[in-house]
Order: sequence, then structure tokens, then C-alpha cells
Amino acid sequence: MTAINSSISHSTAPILEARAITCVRGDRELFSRLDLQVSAGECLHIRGENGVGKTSLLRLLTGLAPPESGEVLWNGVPIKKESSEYHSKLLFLGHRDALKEDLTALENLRMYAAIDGIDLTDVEAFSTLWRFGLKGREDLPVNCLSAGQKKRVLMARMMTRRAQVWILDEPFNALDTQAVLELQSLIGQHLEGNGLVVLTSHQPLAISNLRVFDL
Ligand SMILES: Nc1ncnc2c1ncn2[C@@H]1O[C@H](COP(=O)(O)OP(=O)(O)OP(=O)(O)O)[C@@H](O)[C@H]1O
Repeated sequence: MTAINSSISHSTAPILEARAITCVRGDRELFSRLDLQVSAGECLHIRGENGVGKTSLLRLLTGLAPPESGEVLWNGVPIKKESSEYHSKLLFLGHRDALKEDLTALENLRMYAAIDGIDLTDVEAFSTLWRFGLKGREDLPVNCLSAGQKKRVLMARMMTRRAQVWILDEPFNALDTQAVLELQSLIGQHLEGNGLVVLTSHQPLAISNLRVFDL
């Protein structure tokens, strides 16, 4: 496992940290005693071949699954101790669409805002969907949207969630060239606003303050 290509200032305080975490899935140990740190303003791009354990690593970083050993810390505190504080700051987009298929794009945004306790105005909801090319598609059930359009609804959710920590599993899958650029720009803005991103992707990315972590 190697970390390469850091253009980040190391003076920034680390925020999300894994200390000596080991991951076992089924009867296989995927990785052992892995350390990583991601600071505010930084994007960590986790790479590796299919099945190496990227998604499993993200799940440990979200606290959805506990490591076999080792710890994940948010601002120096183990996330298992302060899970509600950490989860209030976290947006996790997994492999599978985290959308309710029978609800419309607009209803999905409203539903998530309600779950997250966010006051989402109609103006904000519509303008965010429009920003991601969904004008005229707001009232279609999500199961009538293409794979890329569903991803765009998730991008709208990334904006409206207002979380500091974004953990994104292959967020560029199914996006067309323009949407890939749009998402990279959205991630760049998030970093400028002191956000923090950990993502997996099989493609090279053009994002400032990106550090690659090869698993
Ligand atoms: N619940 C499970 N039980 C047993 N093995 C599992 C389980 N979940 C995942 N695995 C195995 O763990 C390994 C790592 O899976 P993971 O999804 O983390 O890989 P990945 O690096 O994200 O792969 P990809 O690039 O294909 O998405 C795989 O061999 C997978 O089959």
C-alpha cells in the first residue's frame, strides 16, 4: 500500500484518521494495520484493482462496519464513541443508488432533507436539480431516470446535505463527460469550503488537493 502525489500542506490538522485498521471479509483478510489521514480541504482518492477492498475500506471509514482491529477517529475521537456527532457531518454515497425508486427526484431531495433535519426550500431544491441538468425531470419517478440521471440526483443530494465529510464510492460511474467535470468541480468547491472527501474511482481525476492512496 503506497500513498503518492501529495500536493497538500501538511500543516492542516488531520480530521479523519484510520489507525492500524484491519479488514476481514468472509475468510479473507483484505488489508492489515492500515493507516491513513485525511484533512479538511483534502481529497483522498483510493485506488486498487477489483476486489482489493476499496468499498470495504470506505464502510469502515463511515462506521457502517467495524474494523477487525484498529480504530477510525474523527477529530481524534474514535467514531464508535461519538457516532452521532460524526454521522451528522457525514455524507456516504455507496455503490447502489441511495434513492427511493418510486419517488420523484424532487421528492427524494425533500425526503432526505427531512431525514437530515435540513430546511430545504423549493427554490433551493429546484435550482440544485436544474444545476445538474434535471430540468423537466423533477417530477418523474426515479425509476424512469437513466443511470446517469440518477447519479445527478445524488449529486444534488450531495449539495443539499451540507455535510463536511463526503465518502463516495465510485461517484463517477455512469456519468457523461460533462457531468464528470461538474462533479469534479463540485468536489473542488467542497474542498475550498473546508470539506473533506474520500472517494474511490478507477479513472484519473483532475481535482486540486487530491492525494492518491493505492490499496
Ligand atoms: N459480505 C461479504 N462476505 C464475504 N466476502 C465479501 C463480503 N463483502 C465483500 N466481500 C469480498 O471482499 C472483497 C473486497 O470487496 P470490495 O467490494 O471491498 O472490493 P473493491 O475493491 O471495492 O472492488 P471493486 O473495484 O470491484 O468495486 C471481495 O473479494 C468481495 O468478494
